[in-house]
Amino acid sequence: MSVQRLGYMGFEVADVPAWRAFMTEKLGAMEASSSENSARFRIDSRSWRLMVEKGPSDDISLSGYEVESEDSLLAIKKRLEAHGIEVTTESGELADDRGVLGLISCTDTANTRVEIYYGATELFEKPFISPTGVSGFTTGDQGFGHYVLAVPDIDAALDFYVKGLGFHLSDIIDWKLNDELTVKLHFLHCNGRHHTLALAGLPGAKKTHHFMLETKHMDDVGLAYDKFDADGTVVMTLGRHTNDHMLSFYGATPSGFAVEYGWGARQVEPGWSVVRYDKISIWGHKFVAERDRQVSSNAIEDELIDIDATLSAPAQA
Ligand SMILES: Cc1cccc(O)c1O
Ligand SMILES: [Fe+2]
Repeated sequence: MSVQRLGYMGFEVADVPAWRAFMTEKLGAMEASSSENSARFRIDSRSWRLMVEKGPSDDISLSGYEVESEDSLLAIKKRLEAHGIEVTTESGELADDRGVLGLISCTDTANTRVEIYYGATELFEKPFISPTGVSGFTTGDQGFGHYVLAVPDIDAALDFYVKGLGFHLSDIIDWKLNDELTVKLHFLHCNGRHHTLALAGLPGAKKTHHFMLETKHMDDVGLAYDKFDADGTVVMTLGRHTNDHMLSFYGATPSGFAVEYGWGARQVEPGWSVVRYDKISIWGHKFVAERDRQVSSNAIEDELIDIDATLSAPAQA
């Protein structure tokens, strides 16, 4: 018995209003609920997929994994306990808050809360309508999307997610960040999505490197890219990944980690063999330095103003 898919994610964020604007105006998610200190968002028929709650860490607060039934929930609880992982059966009150029928929780080896549930809430009677016109997000059997975590002890983390939760290794990328630092990224799948979670053995201030949402049409990605480019918040340019072949870009979130916005990934098929790569991308995905970000959008705007001024100047007599 293993987890079937990523159902939802939670983040602790310093600026809830900034995230409300970010999720709706940049990513095209639909606000499901909000208060002064929290908000939840929809990207499909589910009642919610991403939650932000006010707090200082600006980092992941929890991941929520789905299993198909109460029997499966009991089976995975037994599997985790047999692996020496302490599991809490959560109260009906918290299950109701998450909109699920049954809920257990544990903590991974980097002290990140992991919830496992069955019986999430579907809101077919309240269709998902993107405020920015996104055609739709690829979820369903593939779950919410994916995320990448930096962990202090990669072996312990792999043991928890592979031997504990039942993930399988898709592939490894030795990502050369510079002449001194190459990070080994481990990509893990629990369904057809090439990776739901990737782990990097990299002790750092933040656990979250990025989370990813996959859209149904390529133009969704381009239209979102223009929004991030317009205010100079593109972190990595458009590109196509070597392993899942996703066409995507990375943009800054209000919490200092990135969001990857992509389309067109390939899935892992039965008989998938583990391979390794030296590059994260076939092409693109170039880091946009802070300086360039500001210069590129300001410079282009200034130039357009100049052109406009020239064109509208009265013709010389
Ligand atoms: C860094 C990186 C490499 C390959 C696929 C990804 O989704 C990713 O974020
Ligand atoms: Fe990614």
